[in-house]
Parts: sequence; C-alpha cells; structure tokens
Amino acid sequence: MPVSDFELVQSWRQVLELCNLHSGQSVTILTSIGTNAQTLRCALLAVQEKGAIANRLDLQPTNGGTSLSRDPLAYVGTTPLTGNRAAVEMLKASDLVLDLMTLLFSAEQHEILDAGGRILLVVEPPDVLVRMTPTAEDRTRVLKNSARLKAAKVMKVTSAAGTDATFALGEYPILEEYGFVDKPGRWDHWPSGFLATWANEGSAEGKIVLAPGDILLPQKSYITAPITCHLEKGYVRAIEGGFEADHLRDYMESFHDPEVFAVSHIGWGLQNRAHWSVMGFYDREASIGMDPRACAGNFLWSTGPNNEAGGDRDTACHIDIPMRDCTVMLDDEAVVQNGKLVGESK
Ligand SMILES: O=c1ccc(O)c[nH]1
Repeated sequence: MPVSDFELVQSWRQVLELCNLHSGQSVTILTSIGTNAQTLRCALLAVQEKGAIANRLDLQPTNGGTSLSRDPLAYVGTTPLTGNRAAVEMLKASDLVLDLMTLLFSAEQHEILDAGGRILLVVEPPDVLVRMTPTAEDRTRVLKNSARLKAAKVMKVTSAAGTDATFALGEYPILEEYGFVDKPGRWDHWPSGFLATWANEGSAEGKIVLAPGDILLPQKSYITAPITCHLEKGYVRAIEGGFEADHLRDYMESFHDPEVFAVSHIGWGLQNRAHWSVMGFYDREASIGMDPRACAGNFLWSTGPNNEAGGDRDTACHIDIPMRDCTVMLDDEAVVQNGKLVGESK
C-alpha cells in the first residue's frame, strides 16, 4: 500500500547517509519513461537536504521493440548509455549516480565504476523501498557471509526435490548486495541483501530441479510443476517439464543465442525483510521481484551474462531463479539448510 513522501524521504535520508554523501558533492539521478515519480521527487528532496548538487539525466528508453518482456532486467547489456558519450561523461563526473531506470549488466556501467564512480539502482515500488530500507547491519551480514564465500572452493546445492549441482569457485569476484554504495567503484541495488558469484567457467555440473513455488524472473511466476535443468560444463543443456518448462525454453530460444543457456550468478538470500510470498500480491509489472531474489534462505541462481563479473559473455537474456528449500554447502559447511540460513549465515 502507498507510503507517504515523508516516509520515503526518511528512507532516502538513511540511504544517502549510508552512502557517505557529503554537502557539495554532485549526484546525478538517471531517469527514463518508467521512473517512479514519487521515488524521483523524494530523492531530489533528500539529496538537496544533504547539501549535495542534484542533477537529473533523463534518457530515452531502448530495447522496447526488441525485448519480449517489459521488465527492465529482462533484456540486459545494451542500455540508453550505449554509444551515448555525453551521458557517460556526465555520470563519470558525478560523485554518486542514482539509477532510477536500470543500467544493470552494461559495459558503460563498468566504465563509470572503474573511474571511481558509485551507482545505486533504485527501481522497486516506494512501499518495497521503505520496507527494505538498508541498514549497516545488512552490510555486516552480507560481508560476513562474503568472507566465507571468498574462501570456498566448491558450492554444492541439493534439495529434496532432486537438485544436486556443484560449482567450482574462485575465478570470479563476489557480488555483495547490501543496498547502498559506501565507497568508490561500488554498484549496489536498494533493496537487496544477498550474495552472488559466478561459477568457474565450464564448472557448473549436475541437476537443478525446480519445485512448485520456485520462482522465475522476469516471468514473475511461481512454478506449479517440476522443471528439471540439466547442467553440464557450465551450461543448461536441457530443460525438462511441462508447460512452464516449454514457456521458459521458448522465451530463451527466442534470443537465438546459445549463450543464454550459460549458468550466470549463483548465491543465496540474506534479507529477513524480504519475503517469498510478496510477489503473489503485486501485479507482474509493478515490481522487478527483489523480494524473491533477496529473501533469507533462498538459493538464487541465474542464466546468461557474466560481463557483470568481468567475463565476456554479454548475452541479453538474463533469467533469475530463486528457489526454496535448498541446502547450499560451501566446501563442507552449510550456509543454507533446507531453505533456512544456518549458523554464522544468519
Ligand atoms: O540486484 C540484482 C538484480 C538482478 C540480478 O540478476 C542481480 N542483482
């Protein structure tokens, strides 16, 4: 249900504080046609209240005539910054970029970050933003678990439904999402609260069995019948099941790019204020589904690009698949047991 401008300004105030935004610094707020007006209005107020310079850069939408889904995370890689030198230069010159349109997985994003920029993605509805306003405690929990993931050589995921998959680790960096950008070079997403990394190239092996209730994004669907994904040498080699498996496969095949079947990031949710049930209460296009991505105890895996992690796979098709009731082992230590955070992970 709606939140007031006062509540959302309060949340922005907390986020900008956690981002170490200082008076006199320059902030560029990236907007486009889909930007939420209340989120923008409250961001402008909170930035100026901090004594920072609030610029707005409104970009034209792209991919609308190509993407089969209208979800901003469904079609990644080319963005309104692609080939847009003037815009990239303005963002590189900014101390903080608030992305209210979605740049995820773009080469230009890396250029901005590599130049010491900071980018915070903020596109969920205002009520979701307020409910999951990030805290320093979120950062503590994500970083504590990140240290464990950094030290691990193998991730093994199993479930009663039949999942039994292994991923070698170490080649790629860790994606630590705790909802704010407290130091130069960082990208993050408010709301979030989860960890991810990429399996070593070609190492994803085994079987992932999606059970009823597991979620497909950007489809925004809770599946109702099992879907079995066979992994071999880092790719999903077969997707078996009923209608929902056909629908997923049909969508992925529409890109005519074999790279869409590559396994992308793998990790687990750490956000106790995110809930598996939330997606069922929102219209499909009202949210990008950060509750399922971040809810504590999920196993989140994905298919498609790895350019986010410095790889060269930049396929446009990105599917995120949050699963319940999995057990996630790092070497021989469980961080998630049957869908619940265990031990130090909490
Ligand atoms: O915050 C996000 C959202 C989507 C994704 O694939 C990764 N991180």
